[in-house]
Amino acid sequence: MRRDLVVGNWKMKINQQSAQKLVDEIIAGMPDIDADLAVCPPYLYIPEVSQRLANTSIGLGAQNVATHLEGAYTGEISALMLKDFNCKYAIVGHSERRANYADTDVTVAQRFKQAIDADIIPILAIGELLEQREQGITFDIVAKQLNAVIDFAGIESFQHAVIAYEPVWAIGTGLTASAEQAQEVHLFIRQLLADKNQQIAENIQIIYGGSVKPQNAEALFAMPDIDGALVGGDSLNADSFLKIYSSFQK
Ligand SMILES: O=C(CO)COP(=O)(O)O
Repeated sequence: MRRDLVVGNWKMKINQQSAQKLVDEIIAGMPDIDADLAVCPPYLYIPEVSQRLANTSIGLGAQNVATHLEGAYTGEISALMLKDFNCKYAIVGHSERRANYADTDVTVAQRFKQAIDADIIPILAIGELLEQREQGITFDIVAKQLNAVIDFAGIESFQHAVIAYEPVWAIGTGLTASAEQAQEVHLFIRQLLADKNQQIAENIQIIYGGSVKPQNAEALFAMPDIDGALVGGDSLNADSFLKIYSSFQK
């Protein structure tokens, strides 16, 4: 049976002091629930958050990872560097990186593979733009983004991966996909994987992201193919974040 997972993506919305406070509040308020919890601070705060999370069950993740292992890549952070600080996860392919930093299906696949090779679980973010949903091509977009990674890294690598379905129009907008809208895409993703490997499809955690809040988490998590959430805004408040985490009913 799949474990549920809630991940906080702090984006570039925090400073050193608020990061310390937030992680301490999350640790102190963490309820005893049989599900996974993780936070993804900005790179600079990873060493400190890593120390604070030692001896807790809360996982640590990065918001991105370099396309290459080492070399002349000014400003980049490799998967092995993340491993040095006990990162369990790395988000790859977030729509903000696709839109603002020229991430493509190719570079996202490279990042995914770098994480896998370093024994870090990539959280592969995929999702359609509003106009693509309106054109009725949501499934095509999601399939294209996912297949690019499968073709590059191999279906077996998804044994140690998480997929985050994040419809771009729902990110930071207050618009959430309805639980039914999200479920429909999650099921599509699982079926696409099942066509290649049934067992991987059954075991992989597929989480939803886009304006997840304590008010909508329960309905989302009640869906059979939604295994948790990738939370932006509401992950910056320990109380809201832990309320979302406490919403698993399955
Ligand atoms: O992008 C997201 C998580 O990666 C979602 O952000 P919001 O929860 O702020 O919509």
